[in-house]
Amino acid sequence: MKQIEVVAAIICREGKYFATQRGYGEFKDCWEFPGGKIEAGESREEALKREIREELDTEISVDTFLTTVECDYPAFHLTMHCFLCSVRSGHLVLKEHENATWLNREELGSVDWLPADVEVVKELVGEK
Ligand SMILES: Nc1nc2c([nH]c(=O)n2[C@@H]2O[C@H](COP(=O)(O)OP(=O)(O)OP(=O)(O)O)[C@@H](O)[C@H]2O)c(=O)[nH]1
Repeated sequence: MKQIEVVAAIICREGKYFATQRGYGEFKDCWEFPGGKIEAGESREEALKREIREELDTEISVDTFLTTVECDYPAFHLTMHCFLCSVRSGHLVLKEHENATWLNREELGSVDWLPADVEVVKELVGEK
C-alpha cells in the first residue's frame, strides 16, 4: 500500500488549539491540524515550518513532540508526526483552507476531524 509521511502542527495559544478545515479533495470540510508531506532531505521540523509558511503565511516555533499516529486509509497508510507549536510571527492567513478556529480542550470534540486526527485529539484531551 502507498505510504504517506506527514507532519502536523498543533498550534497553541492561551489554552486553545488551532484547527483548520480542508477546502478540497476527498476529505473536503473535515478538520485537521495544518501541515503536510515531508520532502526529500528535510527534517520534520523544517517540513513543518515550511508547510505553515506556505499554508498560513506564519512563522512558528516547533516546541514539543506530541505523538506519531499511524492510520490506514482506503488508499494509503498515513504516518503523522504531531508537534505542539506556537506562533512566532504572522497572522495565520488562510491561503489553502476554507475555515479555521481556536478550540479549547472541551471544544476539541465538537468538529468533524479527519480519521487520523481523532487519535491526536484523544491525546490532547488526556484520554490516552
Ligand atoms: N496536513 C494534515 N494532513 C492530514 C491530517 N490528517 C490526515 O489524515 N492527513 C492526511 O495526510 C495527507 C497529507 O496531506 P497534505 O495534502 O496536507 O500534504 P501536502 O500539502 O504536502 O500535499 P498535497 O500536495 O498533496 O496537498 C492527506 O492525505 C491528508 O488527508 C492532518 O491533521 N494534517
